[in-house]
Amino acid sequence: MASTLRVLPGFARTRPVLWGSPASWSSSSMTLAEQAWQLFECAVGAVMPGPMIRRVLTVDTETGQMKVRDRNFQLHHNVYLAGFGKAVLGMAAVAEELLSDHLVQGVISVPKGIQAAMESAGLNLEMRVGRCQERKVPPVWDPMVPLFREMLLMPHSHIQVFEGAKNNLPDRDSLQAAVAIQDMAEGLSADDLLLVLISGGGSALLPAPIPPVTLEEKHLLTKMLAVRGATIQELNTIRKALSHLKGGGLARAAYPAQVVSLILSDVVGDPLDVIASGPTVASDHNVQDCLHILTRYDLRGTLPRSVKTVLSRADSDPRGPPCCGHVLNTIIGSNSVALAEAQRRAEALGYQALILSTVVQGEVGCLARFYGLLAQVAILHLSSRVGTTKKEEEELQKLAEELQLTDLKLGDVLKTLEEAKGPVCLLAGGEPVVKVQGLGKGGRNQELALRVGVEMSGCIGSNWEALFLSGGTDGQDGPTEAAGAWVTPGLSTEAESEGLDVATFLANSDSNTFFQRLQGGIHLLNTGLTGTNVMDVHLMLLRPC
Ligand SMILES: Nc1ncnc2c1ncn2[C@@H]1O[C@H](COP(=O)(O)OP(=O)(O)OP(=O)(O)O)[C@@H](O)[C@H]1O
Ligand SMILES: O=C(O)[C@H](O)CO
Repeated sequence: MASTLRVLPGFARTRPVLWGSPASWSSSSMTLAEQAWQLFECAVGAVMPGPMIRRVLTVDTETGQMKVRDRNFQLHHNVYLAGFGKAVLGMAAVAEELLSDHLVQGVISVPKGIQAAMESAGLNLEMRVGRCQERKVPPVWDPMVPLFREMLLMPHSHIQVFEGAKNNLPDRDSLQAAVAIQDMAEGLSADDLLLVLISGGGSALLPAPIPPVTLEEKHLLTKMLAVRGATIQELNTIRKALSHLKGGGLARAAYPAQVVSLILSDVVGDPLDVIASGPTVASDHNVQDCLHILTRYDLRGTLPRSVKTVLSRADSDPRGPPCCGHVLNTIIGSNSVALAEAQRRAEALGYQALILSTVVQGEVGCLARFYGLLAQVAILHLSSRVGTTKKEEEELQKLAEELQLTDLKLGDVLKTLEEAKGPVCLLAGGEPVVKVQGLGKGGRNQELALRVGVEMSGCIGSNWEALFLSGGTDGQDGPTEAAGAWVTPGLSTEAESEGLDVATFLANSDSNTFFQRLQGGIHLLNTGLTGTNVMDVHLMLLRPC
C-alpha cells in the first residue's frame, strides 16, 4: 500500500462537479460520470469500518450487554481484542469506542505505514472538501469525511499497534505481532471474551510458523506458490498447515474464553476458512490436500526439510481438530454489501438496478469482451430491438461460462432489459486477474476499464449514453495512486484525437499512464486509500440521451 496519498486532485481541478448531499442535486442534472462516482462512493461507504461494525455490534455500556447480530454476551470489563488485516485499524478504533471500559487490552497487526497514511488521507480529504466549499463547488467524496475521522485510535488507547508485512509479505514485525496476540490469547480464562477483527491481508500479518519451519522458509514457499499462479484457497491451505494460529489455531489458543470474530471478506464467495487463513475457523484440510497442491505447482522436490517434517506429523497432531464450539464467526462486510448499497443509490437516482454477479474472477481481456458485448446487447434490448441479438446473446453466454460467473442469470437480465423503460444500472464485483506484460504502470481496474472502453465503441451512434466504471474498494489499484477508472464508448476516438495509441499502452500493461494522459486524467478514480477492502466494484450505466 502506498503511504503517500492524493485525493481526487485531477477530478476536482479539471471540472466543476455536482456532488454533495443527494437531496440537493437533482439526478437529471448530473452527468453519467458524476452518478457513477456517487455509486462507487456509496458502495465503498457501506463497507467502511465504522458503518460496518456499528451495523452488527452494539454495546449497552451501563448494563454491559453486547449484541452481535442476534447473539447476546454479558460483558464485565473482560474483553480482549485481537486484529489483523488491512482494514483492521479503523475496525479496532470503532470497536474500542463501542466497548468503552469493558475493553481490557488489545493487540492489532496492520500494514506498515497505515496509521500515517490514514491520517494524511483524512486530512487531504478535509482540506479538499474545505477548498470546494470556499469555491462554492459541491465536493466529491465528502460523505467520507466523518468516516475517516473515526479510523484512528484515540490517544491512550488500550490497543497496542504493530505495523508490518510490507508489500503483503510476512516479516519480523508481523511475527512479533503474532507472538503478542498468541500470548494474550493463551492467557485468557473462561470468564473472558476475545473479540477478533479480521480482514484481507491478515495471513501475512499473523505469521506463526510451526518449528522447525522458519519465517523465511514459509515466506519463500508462499511466494513460490503465488508466482506459479496458486489460488488464494490453495495458498491458504498450505499456510494453515504450517502455522500455529491459522486454520482455527487462534481460537484454540484462546480456549476456554469465548471468541467472537468479526470478518471483512476479501475473497470471492466469503469462505470463512479462507479469509486471512481462518484463524478462528476449524480447518478441514489434511496433509494429502497440501501434497496435491505442492505437486500441482511442481514444488514437492524442492521442499525444505522443515516443511516435510511439519507436514509429516500434521495428521497425527496431538492437538487434534480445533475446538470451535466457543466461537462465533460472522461476516460483517463483503463485496455483496457494497453492491447492494450501490444498487439502492442507483434506484434512488432513477435507475433500474441489477446485480449481475458477485463472483467475478476471470481474466480481464475476456471480462472486457463480456462487458463490451453486454453493453451493446443491452442497448439493443432497451431500444426494443431484441430479435437482432441472437448471435451476440450466445456469445455472451459462452463468455459468462468461460468466466465462471456461476451466479449470473443472463436470461433474466436480458428479459429485464427488454422490459425496462428508462435508465439501467448493471453492477458486479469480485477480483479478476491480469497477465502483466511489459514494464508499464497499471492495475486490474484501470486495465479492465481501458479494455471495456475499446469494446464499447460498438455502442456509438445509439440513442443511449453508456458508461463503465471499475474501482478497487481499497482505493489503490495495483501499484498506482488511483482506485480505478471510468470510460464511455467514445474512449478510442478521444484517445486517437490526443495521439494516444491504446494498443501500445495495453501491450505494455500501462493503463495508468494512459488514463493520466487522457483528458488531463479526468477518467481516473483518485480516491486515496479508503481503509477498507472488499475487492473490486464494476458498474455500467445506460441512460437514454
Ligand atoms: N502494470 C499493471 N497493469 C495491470 N495490472 C497490474 C499491473 N501491475 C500489477 N497489476 C495487478 O495488480 C494486482 C495487485 O494489486 P493490489 O495491490 O491492488 O492487489 P490486491 O490483490 O488487490 O490486494 P488487495 O487484496 O489488498 O486488494 C495484481 O493482480 C496484479 O496483477
Ligand atoms: O490474508 C489473506 O489470506 C488474503 O487477503 C485473503 O483473505
